[in-house]
Amino acid sequence: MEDLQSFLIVCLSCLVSTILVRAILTKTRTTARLPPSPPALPIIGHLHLVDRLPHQAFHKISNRYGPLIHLFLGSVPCVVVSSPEMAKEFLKTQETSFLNRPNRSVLNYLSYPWSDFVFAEFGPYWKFMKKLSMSRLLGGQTLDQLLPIRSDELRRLLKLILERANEKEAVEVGGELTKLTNNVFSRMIMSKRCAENDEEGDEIRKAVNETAELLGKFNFSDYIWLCRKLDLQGYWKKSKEIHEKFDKMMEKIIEEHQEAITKVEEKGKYKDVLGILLEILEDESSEVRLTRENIKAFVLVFGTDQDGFVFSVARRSNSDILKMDIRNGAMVVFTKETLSRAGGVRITVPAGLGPNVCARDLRIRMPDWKTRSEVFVAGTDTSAITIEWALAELMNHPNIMAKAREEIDSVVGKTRLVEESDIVNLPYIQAIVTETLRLHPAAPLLPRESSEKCTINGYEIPAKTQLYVNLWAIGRDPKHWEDPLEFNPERFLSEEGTLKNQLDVRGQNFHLLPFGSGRRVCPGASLALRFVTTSLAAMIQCFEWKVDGKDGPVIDMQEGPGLTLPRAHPLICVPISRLSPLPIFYSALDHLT
Ligand code: HEM
Repeated sequence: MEDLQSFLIVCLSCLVSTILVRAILTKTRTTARLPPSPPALPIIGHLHLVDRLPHQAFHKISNRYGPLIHLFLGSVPCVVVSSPEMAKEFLKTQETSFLNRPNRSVLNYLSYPWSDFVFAEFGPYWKFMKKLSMSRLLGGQTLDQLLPIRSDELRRLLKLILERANEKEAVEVGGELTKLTNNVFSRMIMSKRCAENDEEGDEIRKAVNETAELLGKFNFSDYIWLCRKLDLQGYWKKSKEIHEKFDKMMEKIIEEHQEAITKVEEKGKYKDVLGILLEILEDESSEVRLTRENIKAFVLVFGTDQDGFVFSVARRSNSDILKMDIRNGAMVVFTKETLSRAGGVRITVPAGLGPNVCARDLRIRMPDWKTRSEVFVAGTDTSAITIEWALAELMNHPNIMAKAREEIDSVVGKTRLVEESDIVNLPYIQAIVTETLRLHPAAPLLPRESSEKCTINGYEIPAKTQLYVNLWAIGRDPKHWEDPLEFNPERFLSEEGTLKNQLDVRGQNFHLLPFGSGRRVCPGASLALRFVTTSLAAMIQCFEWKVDGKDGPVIDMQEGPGLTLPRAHPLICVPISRLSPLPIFYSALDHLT
């Protein structure tokens, strides 16, 4: 009997411990369950599966493992999202956990305040920059004010194309479009064309393309722990070179402005932010003494503040919070830490000063603020690439090109050039741009990083996991798009030819997210849509485009590597002037040199 009792006790203990162990294991597995993942290799993780076009490589893996996958890029954990439903979970439901961007070591060499915005940690500095860019830099009023610049630069491009057409010469479309967008943004920011001649333009275009490419490259230093201090691929060296190019450009512009300030007859020539800042630089009684480096940074960051700005810095009692007061509105509050992290600001308060110390008593040094304009990359490359893809698609689809022209001819006519204000009346052209953004999103992978641990769809996503939303794959998802690989603008139009509601591309429809979504959505979307649509419309209004004098589907549509989505092969074609004797050019272009 005793034996039986002991036997039962042992059996019961075994059962209980088995249940307990199982329960613990199941719990551990549930809480630590990562999304599906292909087998990884030691050290490199899944890097061997990610080739020079990561969005395509991720798409292939997702086709096998599902719309949410977990990968190790070297030693860095990341998740890739490839369906609209999953994108909504990450970018909307759990948005607050994914407001940061992954760090890139090349940024330490390219590192400037503006890049600190695009890649900045979500916090006061980012909020300030976002507010400033949404309200001032890229807000509707500023865009309206700066319309003449866009219009003027577009006419310059058309004039150049016309000259090539008259000579029956080919145009490298992407190159000319990058020069156009460079000049537009540069003039919007500092009243200055950045490419006065071809050589200069080519230099800048190269630097812009290289920067986008560098930011999109898989850098071993970022992903392989053992290589974190080594520049094996030479990307850091290249970043420094690019920085120097941008810096040289800024120096040249500052010198011109300074020269104008010293000449009485040129006083007031530059009524732009740079001019005002240089006046502050010279003013010894100014509240804050600026350095040349500060100025280069400020111009590129706060560029289009046409009224100029004054800022004062004050210290609040018993805290190290600083206020930055921008004229005409924004009052911004930074902590010392945020500023230090954001731009290397060093602030020292002389001993013995009271709580309401005024700015001129503070010693403010921003020695590490260097210049470079991420805006050139964020804005110019993306816009130029989109126009180039759109034109390539139209050349491959002559019927769509013909319909687009018909629309422009009937709405705008042949005696004037299409303008931004015409866009609302050109639904077919708008649909073409949207269809281009669906198939060729200029930023194919939307990069974020988790700031805290969270659970999504039953999977655990640890803190500091990189997130890539594959916008390219989402735009081609057959569950949401009929004939997803077909270029078909009609999908966005109703039977009456008006735009369908689902046309919104600014983050409300998760199956079409070319500009991202939520708080970190692209602040340049309105500018891009206005500018891309009008430029494309003008290029098809004024010219026919041929490759080697031929029509037909001859344009190769392969993609090249980069943070943005460039074409693998440049689009080189011969323009043929459509409107003879080109009244729109004679009236609108004559004054241009
Ligand atoms: C066709 C043109 C463009 C496309 C497709 C595009 C796309 C994007 C995407 C996908 C993001 C990430 C959004 C997210 O994380 O949710 C982004 C961010 C950004 N874009 Fe654009 N963009 C374009 C044009 C522009 C222009 C013209 C500018 C400025 C002049 C600009 C400035 C920025 C900035 C500053 C950010 C970072 C915002 C932040 O982190 O808060 N973009 N863009």
